[in-house]
This record gives sequence, C-alpha cells and structure tokens, in this order.
Amino acid sequence: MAEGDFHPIRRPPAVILAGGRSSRMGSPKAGLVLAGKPMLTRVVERLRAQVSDLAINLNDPSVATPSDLTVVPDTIPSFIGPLAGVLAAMRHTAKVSPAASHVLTAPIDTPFFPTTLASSLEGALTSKDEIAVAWSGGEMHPLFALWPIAIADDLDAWIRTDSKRRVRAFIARHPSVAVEFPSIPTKAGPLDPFFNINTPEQLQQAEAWLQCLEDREP
Ligand SMILES: Nc1nc2c(ncn2[C@@H]2O[C@H](COP(=O)(O)OP(=O)(O)OP(=O)(O)O)[C@@H](O)[C@H]2O)c(=O)[nH]1
Repeated sequence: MAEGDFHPIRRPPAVILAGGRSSRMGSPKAGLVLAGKPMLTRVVERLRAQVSDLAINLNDPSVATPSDLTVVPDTIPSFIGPLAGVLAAMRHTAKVSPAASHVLTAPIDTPFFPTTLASSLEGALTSKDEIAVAWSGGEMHPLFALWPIAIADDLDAWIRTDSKRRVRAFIARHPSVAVEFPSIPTKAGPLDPFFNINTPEQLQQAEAWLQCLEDREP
C-alpha cells in the first residue's frame, strides 16, 4: 500500500492501562472513586464513544470490572513497567480486531483526557507504521497513543533486552507523530487534560478540578 493510500479506521480498538502496582496510591487505581464515581467508570464512559472495542489491562484479579469489559493480563512477567501493558494491548487487539492497524491506549489514572483523543490521533497518522502520541503544554504523554499492531514483536523483544524499558525510548525507535491537545479553561485556570492521579493528594486535587469543570457548565 502506498503511503498516500493509508486510511486508518475511524474508531480504533482501545485498551485501558491499569496493570501497574499503584504503589504511590496504596490501592489499585482501577478501584479508586473520584467524587462518588469510580475512576474506571469515568474512563470507560469517556473512551466508549471513541472506540470500536474496549478492554482493560489489569494484573490484579481483586479489582472489580464491568462484565462487558474484557480483562487482559500482561503477556510477559508482570510489573516490568507500562510497556508490558502496551504489549498486552497489541496482542489482544491482534486477536479480537485482526483488521485494525493500530490500538489506542489510555491509562486508568487520567480522568479528564480529551473526548477527541482517538479521532485527533488517527487524523494525524500518515502511515500504518507510525505511532501517534498525545502532547499537552509541550509535554509528551506516551501512554496516550495509537500503536501499530505490527510492531508487537519488536516491542516484545525490546522489553526483554532493554533493562530500562522506557516508553519514550521505545517510541523513538519508530516513526511517530505528535498531537498537541489544548488545556481546558476553568475559573481556577487552565487544566491540563492529561492531569493524572498517582497519590491520594492528587485524587483530592482532581476532585477540586472536577468542581471547577462542573462550575463552568452553562
Ligand atoms: N501492565 C503493566 N502496566 C503498568 C506497569 N507499571 C505501570 N503500569 C501502568 O502504566 C501507567 C502509568 O503507571 P505508573 O504511574 O508509572 O505506575 P503505577 O503502577 O500506576 O503507580 P506507581 O506504582 O505508584 O508508580 C498506569 O496505567 C499503570 O497501570 C506494569 O508493570 N505492567
């Protein structure tokens, strides 16, 4: 296929990344409740309308998940970092959506990510080999990305040989395109749509941001 002929499918399959230890939070992030509503519900609701298929990468069987959400554990020994979740997402997608060129990933700990995430990332792709990665405020958010399924074997081999397993270093091995997302205006100032929650204090900050967002509704 010539580069100019590449037309990604409009709604990609997606996998929520929740396979980490949540050590700073002290409890699984997928089980957190933000302002009375489970984080998992918030992320699922935000993603569902954007994607063709949705699963969750999770290694903790004690976390409750909706019955219609497929749980995908890591395919390599657990807790080697987020790229294990990306690999599990690629392997799962190759099975359930064999026609898809890419899989979208979004981490569980980021409740305000853009509702145009999938379409904006897809719109930026110019080839089936590219990774499309979200940015905001000049900062890369490498786990909000569309990953070509075809690089799964390269990722698998790279994870097993590169001791640092940095997401940015893996992205640098492949062609990629950056997609900048604007901040969200609120009364309290601009909110980074990729504000993420790693600690109990950040969970409280997220509640405050949520209040600011609700205050701006007409
Ligand atoms: N599958 C998988 N996902 C991971 C792993 N480590 C982190 N992640 C995921 O990567 C994203 C960013 O995770 P971090 O904040 O770095 O790690 P965390 O486990 O959530 O939290 P900390 O233990 O406090 O660092 C989250 O979506 C995690 O679920 C891992 O070893 N395996």
